[in-house]
Amino acid sequence: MGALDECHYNEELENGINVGECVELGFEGEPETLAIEDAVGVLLQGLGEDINREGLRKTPLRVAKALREGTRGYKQKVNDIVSGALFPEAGLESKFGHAGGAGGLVIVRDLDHFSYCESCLLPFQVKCHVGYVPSGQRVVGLSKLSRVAEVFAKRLQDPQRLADEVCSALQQGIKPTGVAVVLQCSHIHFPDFESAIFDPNHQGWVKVSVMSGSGVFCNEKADCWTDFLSLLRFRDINVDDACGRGSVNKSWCPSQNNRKMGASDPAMVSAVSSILSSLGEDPSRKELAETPARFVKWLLNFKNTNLDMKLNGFVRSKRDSLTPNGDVSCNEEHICSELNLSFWSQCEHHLIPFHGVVHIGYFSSNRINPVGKSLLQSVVHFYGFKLQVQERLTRQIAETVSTFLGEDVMVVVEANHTCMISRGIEKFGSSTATVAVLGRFSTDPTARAKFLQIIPNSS
Ligand SMILES: Nc1nc2c(ncn2[C@@H]2O[C@H](COP(=O)(O)OP(=O)(O)OP(=O)(O)O)[C@@H](O)[C@H]2O)c(=O)[nH]1
Ligand SMILES: [Zn+2]
Repeated sequence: MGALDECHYNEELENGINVGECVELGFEGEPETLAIEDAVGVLLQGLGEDINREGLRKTPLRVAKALREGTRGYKQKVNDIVSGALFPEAGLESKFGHAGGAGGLVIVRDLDHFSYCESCLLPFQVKCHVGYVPSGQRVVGLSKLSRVAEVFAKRLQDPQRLADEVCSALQQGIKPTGVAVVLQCSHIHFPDFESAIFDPNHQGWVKVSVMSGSGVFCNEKADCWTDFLSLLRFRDINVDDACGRGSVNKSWCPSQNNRKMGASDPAMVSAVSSILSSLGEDPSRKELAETPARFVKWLLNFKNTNLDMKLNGFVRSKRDSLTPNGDVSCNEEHICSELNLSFWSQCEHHLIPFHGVVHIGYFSSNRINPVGKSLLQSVVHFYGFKLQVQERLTRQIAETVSTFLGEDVMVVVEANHTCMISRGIEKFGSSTATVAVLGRFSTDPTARAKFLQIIPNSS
């Protein structure tokens, strides 16, 4: 970048910051934001964290922003979205108003949204498919179907209620012959520390499909549903197992199945209740009654214990593998690797999960992993179950495993950051990879390249 460009860039940056600050300051000064910040401070202290450390100083504000942004639907009105966006559409036969004629169907598929689970406060992913049969008077702008879904997704939700609310709102807003909504929802299923160690096959997601219909879609056996579902199948979307209106998905949220609530920290629990109030929710509403305790229980998985890692304490199974799951020759020696070790962690900036896999490479003359795979997995979990940033996690794993795998170590961490997907920039499908290299891997590009070549063949 040349000097002139740089100057221009700085100017833009300053302008950006000025504009940003104007918007931010209003938000920052609002009582709801301040109350959430205070509550997040209580949560961080309950986790044994130093709230003044660099990485956490802005966390209360970031969390307040994320939560208020993520529940902004409470303040939005469907009529404001739909009323200006209805327009007549004439068919060839009649001079006015018949968009699709009888049985005509408009459907928009694969609308990606994020919502917050009312049972545990974790974000869940929603793939939304919406359809309607125009009433013969008017059609609605396609983008509005997604905008209306967003109004209800940006609240504390349950999948079936979300589908029902989107469906009713569109029915009232557009007044068509009927509305159909199908949601495919995925909820992250975080293990706790012990389950992560002892259950290597832990399933990371709970998925459910729900549907809701109004008008001609009220009857789930109606022909228009057959048409709608066929149009979904064009895109390989199969929702034969979808639950309908009125059905209850009691087991949807993994935290509801975990009956062992255990002792919780009362100050942290009341801090979460105050967050719910600040978001405009009623913490005494029956679905939210246990939410603060569930959230705190989950958060306490990431408590800063300040204990030295007791490697002796980690169990090594008798059948533990001492054979690396990847290896490649490099100048007469072998680069061995343990690939796809799962990790679960918590973003210290937004208190939202990130998770993924870790790949560890090291040199070994006899192609043996001297400590076994499960010990490496334990190290990964030890550093995962903390408030983290991915770069630090990668480095800490590399430094620790180098004490027993030798000084030449390379670690690659591949992660999905919920904070990049569910809020802010909302980059669906994005993923992040970080690398830490020690010893020969930091000076030998061939060694790095050889290790990186093993990884894609492994999964
Ligand atoms: N380097 C790094 N950044 C992270 C990690 N997790 C989250 N972040 C980023 O931390 C940054 C915090 O930026 P801020 O501008 O203070 O907070 P923010 O307003 O919530 O940022 P946006 O995400 O851009 O909305 C964001 O860019 C996040 O994407 C991580 O593991 N490593
Ligand atoms: Zn949940």
